[in-house]
Amino acid sequence: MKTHPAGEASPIVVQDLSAQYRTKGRVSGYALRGVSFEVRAGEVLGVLGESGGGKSTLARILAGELVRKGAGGYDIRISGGDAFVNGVALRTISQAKRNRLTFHTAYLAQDANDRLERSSTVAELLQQPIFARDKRFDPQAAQNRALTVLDAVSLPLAVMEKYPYELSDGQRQRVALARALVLGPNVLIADEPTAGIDVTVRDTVLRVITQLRQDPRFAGLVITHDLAVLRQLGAKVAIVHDGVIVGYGEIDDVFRNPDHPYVSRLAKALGA
Ligand SMILES: Nc1ncnc2c1ncn2[C@@H]1O[C@H](COP(=O)(O)OP(=O)(O)OP(=O)(O)O)[C@@H](O)[C@H]1O
Repeated sequence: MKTHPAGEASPIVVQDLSAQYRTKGRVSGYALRGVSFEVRAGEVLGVLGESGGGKSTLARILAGELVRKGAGGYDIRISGGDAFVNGVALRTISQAKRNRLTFHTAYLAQDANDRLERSSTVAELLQQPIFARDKRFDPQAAQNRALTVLDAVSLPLAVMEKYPYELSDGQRQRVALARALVLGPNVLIADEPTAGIDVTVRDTVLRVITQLRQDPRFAGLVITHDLAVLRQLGAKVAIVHDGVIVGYGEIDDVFRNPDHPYVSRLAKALGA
C-alpha cells in the first residue's frame, strides 16, 4: 500500500489532484484540475463554490467512493496527482483496502438520507457498518454503540424500530449522520449536511463535529455555504470554481482580499 511520503502527515492531503468521470466508456472533461491542499489534525475545511464546480467530486474521492453503482451512479477516474487520507494514497489502492480505509472515514453524501435502505430498521441501519467490519462483533456491544450514536444526533429511542420511510427528512438526515459515526471515524467528509433540512440539524452537525474533534487525529471537510456554521467551527475555507481552487485560507482573509472574480461574487452573495 502506497503511503504519503511525509509519514506522519495531515489526515487529509490532496496533491495536484485531477479527476474525470467515465460515462459509457467515454472520459469526460476535467471535474477537478490540479487541486492541492491539506486538512491538518484538528482542522475543519469548509468547501464552497458554484454548482458543478467540483465540490462533490472532491468529497467522493476523499471518501473513497470513486465508483457508485445503481441510480445516480458514477465512475470517477483520478487522472493526475493523488489524495491521501490517514496517509494512504487513494489513487492506487485496491477496492478491499479502500473499504478498510473508509472505516475511519465518515462520509455524508449529498443524498445520504435518500440512500438509507428502505427495508432495514434504524437499529439495523446503524449496526450494519459494525458487522460489515467484523462479523463476529458482540451483538449487545453493537446495540450499545447504535444507541450512543442515536443519542449523539438527538434522536429518541423509539426511532430504532422504525423504517426510513416512517421518518421525516430531518430524522433521516440524522440517521445517516449517526450511521456515518458508528465506527468512530477520525475523518469526516460531509456534502452539504445542513442544506434544505430543518434548522435543528445544523446544531446537531455542529455538536457532532465538536465531539469528533476531541480525537487529536480528527480532520473534517464540510461542503457548505453556511458561513455561520463555518465560523462557529473556526474553519478555513477553500473556494472551488471550475475544478480549481480560487481561494484558500481563513474566512475573512479569503473574502476581504479576493484573488479571483468568482470569490468577489461569492463574498457579495453570502454577505461575507
Ligand atoms: N455522475 C457524473 N457523471 C459525469 N459527470 C459528472 C457526474 N457528476 C458530476 N459530473 C461533472 O463533474 C463536474 C463537477 O461536478 P460536482 O458534482 O463535483 O460539482 P459540485 O460543485 O458538487 O456541484 P453541486 O453544488 O451542484 O453539487 C461537473 O462538470 C459535472 O457535470
